[in-house]
Amino acid sequence: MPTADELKQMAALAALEKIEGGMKLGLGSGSTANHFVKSLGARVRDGLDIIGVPTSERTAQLAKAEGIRLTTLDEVPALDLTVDGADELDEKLRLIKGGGGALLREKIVAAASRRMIVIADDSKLVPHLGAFPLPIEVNLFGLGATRAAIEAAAYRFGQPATLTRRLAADGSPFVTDGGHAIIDASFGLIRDPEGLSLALSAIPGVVEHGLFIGLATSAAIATPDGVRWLHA
Ligand SMILES: O=C[C@H](O)[C@H](O)[C@H](O)COP(=O)(O)O
Repeated sequence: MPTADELKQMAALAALEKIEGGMKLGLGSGSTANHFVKSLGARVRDGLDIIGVPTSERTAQLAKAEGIRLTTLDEVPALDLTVDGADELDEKLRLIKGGGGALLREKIVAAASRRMIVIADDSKLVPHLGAFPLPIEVNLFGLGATRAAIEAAAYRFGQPATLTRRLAADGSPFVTDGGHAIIDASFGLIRDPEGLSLALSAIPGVVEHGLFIGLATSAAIATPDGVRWLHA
């Protein structure tokens, strides 16, 4: 029986097969995306010519160490493909992301990409999103008011939520690469991800949230029996 980490590696290798020379790639964040970046680095050292835009400072560091040429969306505003992990996904390729706090850059990079492949072990594929608390990136200015507005919006939406400000491993408040806070919102199973996405995006102070809808074009889901592909 493969371990969860071996499954992540399998998904990463399946996505790697889709990479062609000359591609402009979005490089995701998290443990599954790290497998992809490391395997991509090995291909680059063998001569594959690609360029990448990292979705976090940690991925930038890893990609540099792997010898992957990096650029920015200012220099290259349109990408061919982003490969990234997810905290949850459903069969319609709606995602929850941001468990590692990288959701803002991940969403900007995915939106700038023609295609997005999600790589995940099969524990991430769920019938309904929401068992994983939804990360919401919030500006530090007015944090208390924004938090209250999220609570009120969730209540109006018919999905009251328990909100928790994310802490770093040392117990201090977690701060994203963009200098913002993360509020993790437990809604229970999310009945209408599209509606909730719009309601959260309308709140001043919410910088971005972890519902990724209409962005993923396919997913490589690693199971003990092999990789299963889903397509939008
Ligand atoms: O902010 C983090 C990202 O959205 C990750 O892609 C997501 O949390 C999945 O991470 P992992 O592959 O480590 O489960």
